[in-house]
Amino acid sequence: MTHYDLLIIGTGSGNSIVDERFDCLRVAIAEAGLFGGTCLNVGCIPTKMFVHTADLAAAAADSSAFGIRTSFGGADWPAIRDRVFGRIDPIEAGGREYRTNRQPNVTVYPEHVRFTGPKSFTTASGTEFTADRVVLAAGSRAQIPALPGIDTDRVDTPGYPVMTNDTVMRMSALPETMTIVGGGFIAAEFAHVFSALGVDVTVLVRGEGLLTAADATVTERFTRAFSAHHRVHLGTQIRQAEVSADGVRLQLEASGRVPDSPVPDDITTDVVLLATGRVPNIDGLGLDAAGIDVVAGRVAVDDHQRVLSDGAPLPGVFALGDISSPHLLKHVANHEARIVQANLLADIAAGAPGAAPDSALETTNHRAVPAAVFSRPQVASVGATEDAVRASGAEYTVKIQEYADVAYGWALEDTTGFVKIIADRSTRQILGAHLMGDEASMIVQPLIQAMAFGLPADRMAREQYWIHPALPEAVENALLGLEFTD
Ligand SMILES: Cc1cc2nc3c(=O)[nH]c(=O)nc-3n(C[C@H](O)[C@H](O)[C@H](O)COP(=O)(O)OP(=O)(O)OC[C@H]3O[C@@H](n4cnc5c(N)ncnc54)[C@H](O)[C@@H]3O)c2cc1C
Ligand SMILES: NC(=O)c1ccc[n+]([C@@H]2O[C@H](COP(=O)([O-])OP(=O)(O)OC[C@H]3O[C@@H](n4cnc5c(N)ncnc54)[C@H](O)[C@@H]3O)[C@@H](O)[C@H]2O)c1
Repeated sequence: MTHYDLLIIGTGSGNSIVDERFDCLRVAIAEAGLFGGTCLNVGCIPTKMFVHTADLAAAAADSSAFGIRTSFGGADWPAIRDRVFGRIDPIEAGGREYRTNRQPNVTVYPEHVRFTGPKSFTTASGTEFTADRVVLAAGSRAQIPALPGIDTDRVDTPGYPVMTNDTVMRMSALPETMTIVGGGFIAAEFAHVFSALGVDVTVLVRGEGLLTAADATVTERFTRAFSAHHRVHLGTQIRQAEVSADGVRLQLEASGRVPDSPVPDDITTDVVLLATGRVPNIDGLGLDAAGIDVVAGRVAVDDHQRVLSDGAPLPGVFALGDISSPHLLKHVANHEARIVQANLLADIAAGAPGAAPDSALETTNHRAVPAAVFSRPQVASVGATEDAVRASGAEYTVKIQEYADVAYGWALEDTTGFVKIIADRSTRQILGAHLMGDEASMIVQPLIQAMAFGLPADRMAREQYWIHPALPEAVENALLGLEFTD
C-alpha cells in the first residue's frame, strides 16, 4: 500500500500549503471537484467579476442625478460569462496540471477521499493508501433545503431550473426572470448581479430583513436600500413548487416569522436560485473512522488548527477553512492555511506526528475578522455589532456618520451610505465598525488595521492626514464623533 508523509484533502486554501519546503516529502493531494476550490471557481472571484460588470450596468442605468443621460443597453451574457471563466478556467487547469505533472513528490487523486482509519484512506475508485499527517481542507457546499416540489437531487443538474452558486454563473443564456431564495450574502450579491444585467429578480426572504447576522443598523438600512432596487418579499417562503418545461411555478406562503406580512401572489419564474447558507463537507469523509470530533457541524480544532479527538489534538491532523472555521470567508481560510503550514513544518521538524510542543506552534488569530457584501449597496464590517457590545456590558460610544454629510458623498449624490463606529469609552479602542455604501469594502480597511494593531480611535482620527475630499473622510468624521471619558 502506498504511504505518504502528508495528505491534503481539498485544493481551495489547502492547495497553498505545499511549497518547496515540502519537496523532500511524499505528498498526496485529493480533489473531488474543481482545482482551486470554491473561491476560485464558484465563489469570491467569479462573483466579484460579475459584480463589477453589474456595477457598471447599474451606474449606466441610473445616472440622471448627475445631469447626464446614459442608459443600459443590454447584456451580452456569453461575453460577460466568458470574460470571467476565460480567466478562471485556465487557472484551474494550470493548478491541476502543475500539481499533477510537474511535482515529482506530489500525487494528485482527482476524486473523493475518506478516512478508513486514523491514518488510512480510500478513494472513491477504491485506491487505498496511508499517510502520517493529514490536512482537512474540504470546505463547504451549498445547503439545499427540502422544498415541496423541488427535487433536491436534480438541483444544479443540466436542464433543471433550480440552481445554486455552483451553476448559476455558467448558464447558457440569461433568464428573463429569476427567484432567489434567501437573504444572506449570496442572495444579496446575485440579486444585484442579475437585476443589473436586466433579469427580473424576486428575492424571497423568510425573516424580516436581509443580512440579519449583521449589526442591526446595517440590517435595517440595507434591507431598506436594497429593497429600493430589488423586488423583495419579506416573511415569505415557498409552499409548493411545480417545475415544468416553462419554468417553475411557486406558491408562496407566510413564513410565520414576520407578523402580518402580506403573502404575495403565486409567481412563475424561469430560474430559482437557492442561496440558503452553506454546510461544511464533513459527511462522507469517514471522520468516525479517525475518531474526529464534530462540534456545531464543523470539524473541531484548537487554536493551532489541530483537529481534536475526544477534546485532545489528534497527532499530525490539521484542518482549515470552511470545514472547521466559524468564519466562512476566504481571507480566514487563507490565514488558517498559513497557520497549518507553519505548524506542519514545526511538527515535521519535531520528528513525529504530534511531537511539536505547543510553544513551537503558531496560533490562529480570529480577532477583528472583516467581511464585505458586494451588493447594491455594498456593506463592510469588522468586529462586534452594537448589540454584542451592549450585551458584553462594555461602556461604549457610537457614532454614525452619513456619507451624505461629507463632500465625496455629495459627489456621489449618496442618500443611504454610512459609517458606524463603536468604541470603548475609556480605552478608546475600536470594538466594531459597520459601513454601507460605495467602496465600503475599501474604506473599512484602515479600521481593520486600527483594530488589528490596537490603535486608539482618537489617535487614528487626529494623528494622520485624511485626503480631502476623499470618501475616507466619512471614517474620519465618524471617529471624531466618538465621545470618550477623560
Ligand atoms: C458564491 C460565493 C461567494 C463568496 N464570496 C466570498 C468573498 O467575496 N469573500 C470571501 O472572503 N469569501 C467568499 N466566499 C466564501 C469562500 O469562497 C470560502 O470561505 C472559501 O473558498 C473556503 O475555502 P476552503 O479552502 O475552506 O474550501 P473550498 O475552497 O471549498 O475547497 C474545498 C475543496 O475540497 C474538495 N473536497 C471536499 N471534500 C472532499 C473529499 N472528501 N475528497 C476530496 N476533495 C474534497 C472540494 O471539491 C473543494 O474543491 C464566497 C462563497 C460563495 C459560495
Ligand atoms: N462577500 C463575501 O464575503 C461572501 C459572499 C458570499 C458568501 N460568503 C460566505 O458564504 C456564506 C454562505 O452564504 P449564504 O448567503 O448562502 O448564507 P447566509 O448564512 O449569509 O444566508 C442564508 C440565508 O438563507 C436563509 N435560509 C436558510 N435556510 C432557509 C430555508 N430553508 N428557506 C429559506 N431561507 C433559508 C437564511 O435565513 C439567510 O437569509 C456566508 O455566510 C459567507 O460567510 C461570503
